[in-house]
This record gives sequence, C-alpha cells and structure tokens, in this order.
Amino acid sequence: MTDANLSFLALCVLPIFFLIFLKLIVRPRPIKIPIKSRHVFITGGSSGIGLALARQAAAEGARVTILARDLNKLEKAKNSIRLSTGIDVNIVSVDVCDFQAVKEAVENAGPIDVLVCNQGVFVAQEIVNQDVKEIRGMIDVNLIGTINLVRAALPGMKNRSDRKPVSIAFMSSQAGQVGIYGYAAYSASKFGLRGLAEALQQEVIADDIHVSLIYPPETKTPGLAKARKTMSRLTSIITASSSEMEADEVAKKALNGIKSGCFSITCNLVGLLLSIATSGLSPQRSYLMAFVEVITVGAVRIVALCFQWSWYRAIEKWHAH
Ligand SMILES: NC(=O)C1=CN([C@@H]2O[C@H](COP(=O)(O)OP(=O)(O)OC[C@H]3O[C@@H](n4cnc5c(N)ncnc54)[C@H](OP(=O)(O)O)[C@@H]3O)[C@@H](O)[C@H]2O)C=CC1
Ligand SMILES: CCCCCCCCCCCCCCCC(=O)[C@@H](N)CO
Repeated sequence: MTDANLSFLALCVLPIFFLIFLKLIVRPRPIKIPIKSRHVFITGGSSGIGLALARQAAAEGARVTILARDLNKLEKAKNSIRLSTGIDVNIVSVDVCDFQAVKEAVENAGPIDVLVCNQGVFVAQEIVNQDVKEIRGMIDVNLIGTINLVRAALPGMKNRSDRKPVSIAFMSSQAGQVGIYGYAAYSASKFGLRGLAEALQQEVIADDIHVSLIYPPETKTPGLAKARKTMSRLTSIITASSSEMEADEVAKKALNGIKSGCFSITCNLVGLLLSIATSGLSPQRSYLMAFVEVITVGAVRIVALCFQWSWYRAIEKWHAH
C-alpha cells in the first residue's frame, strides 16, 4: 500500500467504521421523551432550579406538580408561575425524608411521566468541623430522599396505562463528579446519586423508563446565596473553575436533556469536559458523543491534571499564609 492510501485509511475509513461500530453498540438506544400534556413531578420546585424547571415545563404544556416542605413558598411559587405563564401547577407539601408521606403524595398526584428529583440542601464546610446533624441532613435529603421518591413512584410508573417512554431525573452537581474542598459531605451525597442512577437504569430499562443525571455548576439560587454566607474562600476559588449560571439556563439544559433521554446532562463547557473526564461506565446513548469521548479522553485527562495542579497550588498558598 502507498503512503497516500495508508493515510486515507487512517483518516477516513477507520473513523467511519468506528462510528458505525459505536452506532451499533451504544446502549440504551436513543429515545425521545415527550412532555407536552404529560405529568411532570418536580421536587424542590418552590425555589431556584426546581422553580425554573416547573415554569418551563408548564410553558411547554406539561401538567406540573411541585413538591417541597414549606407551604408558603409553594403558594408563592404557584402564583409566580401563574403570573408568568397563565398556567396553574399543583403543589404538595411533604418532606422527602418521610417515605410514607412521599408515597401518599405520589399516589394522590396521579400517574407520573417525568419525575425530577431536584430537592437538595448544601452547606459548605470542612468535614471535621461540620456538625454531624448537618452531614446527615445532606445525605438524608439529597440521597435517601431521592431513593424514597424513586421507590414511591416506580410501581405507578411501571404500571402506567399508556406505553409511552417515561423518565426519572436526578439533580446532581459538578460536585457530584469531582470532590471539592468544603463539599466533602455534599459531594458524598451527590456521588451516591450516580451509582443509584447507573444501577437504576439497568433495573428499569425493560419498562421503558429512562434515567437522567443533571450536573450543574454553581447556579444563582436562594440556596447558593445562603451557602455563600459561610463558604470557605478555598471553596469559592475551586468552584470558580466552572462559571456560574442562571437557574433558567440550567433548567433549559436539564429539560432538553430529559426530553432527549440523555443519561449525563451537562450545562456548560467545563461541564462537558468534566463529563468526558469522568465518563467511566456511565451509559452513553449518542454514538457521536461516544466517539468524542473515546477520541478526546486522553487529552481531557491532561486538562484535568492541570486543574488539580492549580487547586492544590491554591490550597498550599492558603496554608502558607
Ligand atoms: N445552586 C447551585 O449552585 C447548585 C445546585 N445544585 C442542586 O440543585 C438542586 C436545587 O438547588 P437550588 O435550586 O440551589 O436550591 P434551593 O435551596 O433554592 O431550593 C431547594 C428546594 O428543595 C426543597 N427542599 C429542601 N429540602 C427538602 C426536603 N427535605 N423535602 C422536600 N423538599 C425539600 C426546598 O423547599 P423547602 O425548603 O420548602 O422544603 C426548595 O424548594 C439541589 O439538589 C442542589 O444540590 C447543583 C449544582 C449547583
Ligand atoms: C477536564 C476537567 C475539567 C475540570 C473542571 C472542573 C471544574 C469543577 C468545578 C466544580 C464546581 C462545583 C460547583 C458545585 C456547586 C453546587 O453543587 C452547589 N450546590 C453549591 O455551590
């Protein structure tokens, strides 16, 4: 073979064969989840990202239920959604940590087509100084609360009468992909969601139920404003590696990702790099994204090491002064 033939083979033919191979093997297969006229159930829907999601889903013609604890905040959220869209959402006041209450709420709300487990609490503090009640609170609300929701909603979702595909989405965080100084307990709760999501997808694929994991960077919400008040400077320095977003932008990415049946939903460019760096054994339905992952993962690892270098340099400097 001549050199020209060889390079033609390497540059065009091999990648095309590889793309065809990936297209044949990616699992689960690509899917679309319609939300118009369907029931979208959003926890933590009275504030921040959840509220933005509820408003957008309602504007797209979904029947929306929002769940949170504080009834006052729920009423306010309902009014603000009515003001901006003219649509009424259902509100449910329940603590996700109470399985029995969650089960009743889910049964009363009627069949769910899209369950978005978005409720979450976060307090940034070094783990040695953090109150064990606060640590347990994050694990309980973020992880066990999500497990409660899944266990309460799954029987109804499996036995639904229409056979259209349905979705379960978890709100993780970029701190659920990489550990961040000050977020030890929070990261633990969000990393837990990944294991839950990966295993759950295998358990429910036969029922045409599709799992999504959303990984937002810092997002302007009441929750973040509160967390900022006590946040260590090092946490701010490290989280600034990924630019802050508006709740509406994150909600839009999340909703589009859910509708396209995406397993890992990223929100910004750093998020995309992070998802390639941590792609591991997460399912990938898009053969094009699988291709990008395989081709770029080595270079992205170098970028990741550079980020680690800059973070550890900040930590050293902090301890030196
Ligand atoms: N903002 C950010 O920077 C980022 C946030 N995230 C994640 O996004 C999600 C939403 O965050 P954000 O919008 O900032 O949060 P907010 O604090 O603004 O809102 C949190 C929502 O969760 C509800 N909630 C909290 N605890 C419970 C509970 N035990 N049972 C039921 N509902 C509960 C709250 O209502 P109530 O208190 O009345 O119950 C509220 O509706 C969280 O999972 C968070 O971890 C991820 C990455 C970045
Ligand atoms: C190739 C590799 C690229 C690596 C880039 C890594 C950038 C990581 C930034 C992480 C930011 C995490 C914010 C989480 C905030 C959060 O969850 C809120 N609840 C609270 O602030």
